[in-house]
Amino acid sequence: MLRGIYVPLITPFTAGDQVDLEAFEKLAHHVLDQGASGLVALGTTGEVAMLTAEERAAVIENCVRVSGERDVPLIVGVSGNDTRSTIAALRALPSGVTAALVPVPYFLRPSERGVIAHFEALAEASPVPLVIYHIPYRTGQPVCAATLRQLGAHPMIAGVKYAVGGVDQDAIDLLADLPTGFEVLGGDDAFISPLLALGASGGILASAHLATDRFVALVEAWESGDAALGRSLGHRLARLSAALFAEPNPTVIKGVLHERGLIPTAEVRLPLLPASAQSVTQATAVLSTMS
Ligand SMILES: O=C(O)C1=N[C@H](C(=O)O)C[C@H](O)C1
Repeated sequence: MLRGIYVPLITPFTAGDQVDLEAFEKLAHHVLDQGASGLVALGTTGEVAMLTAEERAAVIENCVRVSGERDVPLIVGVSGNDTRSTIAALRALPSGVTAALVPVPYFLRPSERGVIAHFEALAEASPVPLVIYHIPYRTGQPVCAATLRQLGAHPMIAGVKYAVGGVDQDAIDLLADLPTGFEVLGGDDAFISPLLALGASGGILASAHLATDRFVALVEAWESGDAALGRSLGHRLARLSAALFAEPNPTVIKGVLHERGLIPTAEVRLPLLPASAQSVTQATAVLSTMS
């Protein structure tokens, strides 16, 4: 299931600060037309923290419809840093959701044994398989390869979105010996190519709103063993990702999508601020070298 490029969709806003569901749906179809394997709703990139409960429900409903029409998987972000409320949120997911992307409990800094107990309890209760979101520079919680391997042996834990800000020893250890049925998806855009080279099966990448077909080609190159193509595409896409992440995600991506006429405004919600014109121009310039 977890193979290829998943796009964690941004949430477009109208000039009046409403969620623009029409633009959202068009964007979802656009990235799927370009070869994305699936969609991710309510990621960090979707500004989930700034959406109301009603807006979140509308986004999920929209994604369920599009992914159903296109017969592609839909992963929904479920955040929470305590076990009971996260179980309740998982149980409230509507049908049509393929898997839930659940961060390692953040801010609290439980022990790794606590992290294992947390995910095992979620996995026992969840109606859909889980993808662990490991992003220690946001959560503050380290998780080693042995812990991920232990969790990956659970039949309801399908994979990990691996985003440690680089390629570390744990990534190498984990990818060298993956539990059956457990996949690694890269979640740090700039490091996707080396992670694929090590055996990751794809990525959840905000950058893939742009040059989606190039990211898809990158996955296919490493999968088919075409290292020369994988390297050259990887180098160019890493430059694109660096430009798209020059300011807090998803501000530059929204600026470029707006400039290309794919969304009605580049608006973001506080505490994010719109990207500078300079960052948007720079990212657009890098993007124009990609075709
Ligand atoms: O929302 C996501 O999923 C992603 N969020 C990351 C972040 O904002 O740090 C970036 C990644 O591309 C996907």
